[in-house]
Amino acid sequence: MQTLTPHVYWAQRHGEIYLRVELSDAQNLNIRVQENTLCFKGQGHGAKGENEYEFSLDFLKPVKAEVTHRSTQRQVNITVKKRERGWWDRLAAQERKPLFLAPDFDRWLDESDAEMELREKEEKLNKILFESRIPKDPYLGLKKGYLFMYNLVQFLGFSWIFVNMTVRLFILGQDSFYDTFHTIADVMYFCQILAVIEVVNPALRLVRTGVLPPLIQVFGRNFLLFIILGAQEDMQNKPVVFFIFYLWSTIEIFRYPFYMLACIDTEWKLLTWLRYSLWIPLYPLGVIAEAVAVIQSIPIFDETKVLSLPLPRALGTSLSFSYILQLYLAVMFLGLFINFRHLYKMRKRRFRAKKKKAN
Ligand SMILES: CCCCCCCCCCCCC/C=C/C(=O)SCCNC(=O)CCNC(=O)[C@H](O)C(C)(C)COP(=O)(O)OP(=O)(O)OC[C@H]1O[C@@H](n2cnc3c(N)ncnc32)[C@H](O)[C@@H]1OP(=O)(O)O
Repeated sequence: MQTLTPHVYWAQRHGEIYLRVELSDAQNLNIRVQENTLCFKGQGHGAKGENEYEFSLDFLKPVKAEVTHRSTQRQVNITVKKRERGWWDRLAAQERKPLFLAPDFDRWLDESDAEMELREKEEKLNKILFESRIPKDPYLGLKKGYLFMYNLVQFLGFSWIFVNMTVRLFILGQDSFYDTFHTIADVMYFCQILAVIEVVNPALRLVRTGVLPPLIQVFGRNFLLFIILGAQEDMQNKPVVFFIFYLWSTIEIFRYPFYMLACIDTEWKLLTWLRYSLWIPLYPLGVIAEAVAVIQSIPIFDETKVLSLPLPRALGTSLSFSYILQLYLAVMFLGLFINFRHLYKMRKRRFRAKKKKAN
């Protein structure tokens, strides 16, 4: 057997040198670093067939004495640690590159790419360390199960409302506007009473959002549903009820399934987009429809004196509830502004996070 030199490919990182020796089925390997020189000896199948192959390599800068190597069926991979971290201009001490040596383009990185790789590795490590320090919530499964069920019930309720109203609209046309309340109110009452949970959830830190936006939303809807429509029969057959219920249910048939998927750590892009975009036209339309209902109810409350506050005789007989409604009209638009700004922020946060992930 004659002794030959194998083909050797190299690449570097800030802390290591990688060598790939083209020798298949290598045996009797003897690889060591002595006085900053790597000495390789081994038998195997190389460029010149089955033979004994060897080479030695003087490194440009000091390396550590320990060498790790792993031989596969096709090659021998060697890793040598640099004594000091840094980027080398070349591998060998001699200026002329040894003939058997070439860059390993499969692992090759230039200095800035290697820095980036290093930074990514550090970030990953920091993330793992950070996450391992946060104590795992033992009730996470229970919380997610409860939220999933809540969202499922709301989704079913609002889907029933939406489908029922759509079918009636197709069959009865405009006539369906006048008895929306009588056909839908019971399910809407159920869903909206249940929706109080949405104020409780952030207060108990079961979901990552503030208490004020859901409070405005639940209070605003329930005030309209239970007081303006519920307490005044004359309001119940007005066409505006159709538009209010239809707008509410349109947003909810996308919002609740979005939350359901979030509970099982799943995301559908289209659904996310709909959840964070549909409110842009629907929220102002909903508040306008609600404002119309409030304005229509003012003369009715004046006339029927329902919910009017009795006053001491010196101040008059009673204070009509319509004054509260006029005040409420102004508060409504403040509520719209707060929630619109909140939803805009949530939308920006969501889509910014997605863009970051995509990069
Ligand atoms: C003090 C009282 C003052 C009263 C004043 C009254 C004035 C009233 C005026 C306003 C009247 C409004 C009446 C309503 C009209 C209409 O609805 S019109 C129809 C159109 N409507 C809409 O588009 C609004 C729909 N509603 C919402 O979007 C919400 O209810 C919201 C409260 C406005 C905002 O939701 P929020 O939860 O804060 O944001 P999200 O981004 O959706 O969620 C944040 C994170 O929390 C998680 N999460 C939230 N809820 C759940 C849940 N049920 N289940 C599981 N997870 C949930 C969500 O996944 C997010 O988590 P991350 O993804 O990890 O961020």
